[in-house]
Amino acid sequence: MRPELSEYTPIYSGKVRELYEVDDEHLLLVASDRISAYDYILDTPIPDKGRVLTAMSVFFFDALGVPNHLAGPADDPRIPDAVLGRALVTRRLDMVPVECVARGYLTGSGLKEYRANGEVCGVSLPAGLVDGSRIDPPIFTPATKAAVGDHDENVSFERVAEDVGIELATRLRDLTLDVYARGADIARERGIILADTKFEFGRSSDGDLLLADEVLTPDSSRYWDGALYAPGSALPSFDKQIVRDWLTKESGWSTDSGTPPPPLPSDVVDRTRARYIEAYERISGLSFDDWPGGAA
Ligand SMILES: C[C@H](c1ccccc1)n1cc(-c2ncnc(N)c2C#N)cn1
Repeated sequence: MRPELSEYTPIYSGKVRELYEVDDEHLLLVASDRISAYDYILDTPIPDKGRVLTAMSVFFFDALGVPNHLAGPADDPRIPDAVLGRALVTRRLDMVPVECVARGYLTGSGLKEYRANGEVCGVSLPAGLVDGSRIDPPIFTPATKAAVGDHDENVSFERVAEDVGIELATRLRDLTLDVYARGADIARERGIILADTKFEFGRSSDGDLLLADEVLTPDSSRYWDGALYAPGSALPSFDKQIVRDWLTKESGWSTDSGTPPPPLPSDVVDRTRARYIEAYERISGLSFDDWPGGAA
């Protein structure tokens, strides 16, 4: 008999995820089916998005072989039926207040910084790079956690060292770049580009530094279809481009309208769900049909 979600104390509610207290030592990380686009949480959920992203985290936690915060399997008996398949039991850690970002390609906020001053988070890059240019070797571009609704602030390695000490900053950088490289290799072998990603780390009561949060999901990473990739041209998001294109090209809504996006039509929802499942099955080599939870 599984517990009810209402038996757990909610301790954090984010745009697309929630965190609950299971007991003194354990948390429940819950991924919702909510999807964000253009800094809005859309009214229309994507069925199974939470389960697919949870499945991707579990695949990578296993494939990467890095010490992490997972405290049980995807069907752990402490997981309520209502969130089975889109929730994980984890160890409660003392989280390191740094968004540990690795970039193997130049885009987004990194590109904006580069265009302004030729560097990203204090790391100088060669001249002449464009949107989507490869950054080789990949770089550590940390950020401080923003308040809910704000964007994280990119900071230098030196700033991280000031905040958490040079030893831990160095470990965070090395771990971030190592885990990114492993994830990028796995994705690349399946024809998918992992352009960048964000990790979070925490310390256990034993003092161990563990990989936490979600790992290498489309919500914490930029994934591009390798077959469509060309630096300097459009870089469609593997998972969100269908939604973005419908919103900006077909719905009549515009990003500068100052109004929330309209609800999504069912075909956009269905195609987006299929893209998330495709990303998981291509990268993991596993069938999503075998993942716990879902329609009874
Ligand atoms: C923002 C993020 C979050 C993730 C998932 C859902 C809602 C929020 N978060 C994670 C912790 C956290 N705290 C203590 N121990 C842990 N193992 C974790 C983790 N992961 C704190 N914040």
